[in-house]
Formats: sequence, C-alpha cells, structure tokens
Amino acid sequence: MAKVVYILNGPNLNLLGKREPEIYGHQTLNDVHQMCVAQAENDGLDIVFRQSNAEHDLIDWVQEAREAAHAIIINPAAYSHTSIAILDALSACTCPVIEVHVSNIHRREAFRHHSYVSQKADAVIAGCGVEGYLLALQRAATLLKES
Ligand SMILES: O=C1C[C@@](O)(C(=O)O)C[C@@H](O)[C@@H]1O
Repeated sequence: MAKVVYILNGPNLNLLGKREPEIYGHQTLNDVHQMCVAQAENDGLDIVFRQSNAEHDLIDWVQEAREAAHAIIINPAAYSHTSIAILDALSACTCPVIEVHVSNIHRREAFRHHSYVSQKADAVIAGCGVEGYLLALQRAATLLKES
C-alpha cells in the first residue's frame, strides 16, 4: 500500500497565480496540485491535496491526517503567524510535518517572520516559489523511506 501524504493549504492560496504575482508567482494552486500528483507518482506516494480559507477546516484536516497520513505538508499561509490552534493540532500528530511558504517570509514584513507551526515542523521551506511543494514531497519521500 502506498504511503499517504496530506498537502494542506491555508487562506488565500486559492488565489495563487492571481494574487500578488510578484510575490507568489504565476502558477495556480491547480498547477501546484498537478505538479504534486506527478512527483508523488514518481515517488510511489498517494497525496491528498486540499485548500481552505477557514481555520477550522485546516484543524479538522490535520486531525484527519493524524489518523490517515504518513506525512503532512502544510502551507498554513497567514495562519502560520497567528494560529496556536493549528500548532496544537499538528502537535497531536506523530508523523513528519513539513511547512512550506512560497515566499521568503523572513525577507518580508516583521509580522511574517514568526510562524507558530515552525515549532512543530520537522522542516521549513520558504522562498523557493511553488517548487517548495516539490522539495517538501521529496523530503517526505526520503523520511518515509527511512521509516
Ligand atoms: O498567505 C501567505 C502565503 C505564505 O504562506 C507563502 O506561501 O509565502 C506567506 C504568508 O505570510 C502569507 O500570509
């Protein structure tokens, strides 16, 4: 049975490709989904790919992933900087957690420099554009081969 990686996306990432392209680039979330499907196939992984603008959806999906996923890749978007609830949900998981940000949050406004989620994340990828999702999947594949 293939191992399962949940890829969860937070608020406003549905606007990827349209929203501030000078920061987030021109590829859409659907493009990212397709790229992830292709890479996961190569690595023999199954992915569950979701986006929500609602914090409670992300918490429910992390709780679902706690039972169903072998690894979690999450771009919590603005909730990275505010959500102790998402941190708590992730902290209840024993599988690897990889945090992704399309932009380099450390080169942006000061309020983006701190992420609650990073306290739990095994790895953080920021500033690699949407390629960051592929790097995260690659890392998840390595960790899951080791486990
Ligand atoms: O919505 C986002 C996207 C983001 O997580 C990124 O992918 O670069 C960075 C966050 O600060 C921002 O709120």
